[in-house]
Amino acid sequence: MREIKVGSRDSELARWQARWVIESLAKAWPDLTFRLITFKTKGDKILDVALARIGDKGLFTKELEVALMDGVIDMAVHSMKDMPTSLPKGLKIGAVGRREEPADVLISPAGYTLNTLPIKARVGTSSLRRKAQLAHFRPDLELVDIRGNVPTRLAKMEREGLAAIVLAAAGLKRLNLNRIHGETLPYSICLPAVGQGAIGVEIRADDEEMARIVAAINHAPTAAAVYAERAFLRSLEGGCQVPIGALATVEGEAMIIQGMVASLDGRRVLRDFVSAATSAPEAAGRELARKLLDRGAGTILEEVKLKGGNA
Ligand SMILES: NCc1[nH]cc(CCC(=O)O)c1CC(=O)O
Repeated sequence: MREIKVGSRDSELARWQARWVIESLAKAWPDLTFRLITFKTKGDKILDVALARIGDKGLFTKELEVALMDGVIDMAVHSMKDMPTSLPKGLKIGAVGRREEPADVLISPAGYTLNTLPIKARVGTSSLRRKAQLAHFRPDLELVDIRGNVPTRLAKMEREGLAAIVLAAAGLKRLNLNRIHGETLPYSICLPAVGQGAIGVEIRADDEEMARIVAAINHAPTAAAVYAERAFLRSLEGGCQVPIGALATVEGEAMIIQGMVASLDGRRVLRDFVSAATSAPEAAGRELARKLLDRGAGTILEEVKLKGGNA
């Protein structure tokens, strides 16, 4: 029997996500067999440099995409938030799984919340989006870079005596770490990254068989939300390392997308929203980008580019 090869990064979280895809597909297609193949991506190898400084598109996806194009694997499982907004020619997103909670969580060993963190407390995050939104709310905080996968960051927090770090709720839940005390940051303070909490399956654009197979795990409302968010980010074109956040929520035919563009220091935070039909997600994302650009988002993003996004 033919074996379908599923590619994934080899972090614990990535493997969990790939296993979830494989188990879900195996349930839907009991006659098929799947094999997991893991890859180390550039983003996994360069661990001592802040992501914003590497500034490379597809840092966590490229090796998988090459394997997909070469036929070494038949599908690649990604965190949608790590996927560049434009895919290489010949590849496409075949399915987006049901979204896990998209929020960010402030983890603090001493049980602090964003409100109760001591003045000038050191908080770890390498994400420009998280830094800007935290600094907007708490300009006194000392925001320090922290890289590595989720368990590594938790260990670094303890070792380096950080008062807190910020992580995606989805990652903690999937790694079964949600017993760790944390404060879910409200969307009014911290909008998540585009695609956060959603798992995507990338396939070859001409592979109709895989398209049919992976369709079994596609969650249409999540896919619409993620497509809207990605269109928003694509229109603003920053790539993944810019202080941009977005969250679309879908209820039947109705969609709301909120978006945010911030300066690196968090002094300026522009937010807006668009309500639209679920059937036209990309138009909604583009319209939201247009609204923010009309209010000066372009100037903010130009500044981010000039500063090399290394704050
Ligand atoms: N940047 C790494 C990354 N990519 C996806 C997740 C979490 C899972 C998800 O958003 O689907 C994480 C960890 C984090 O940001 O805390």
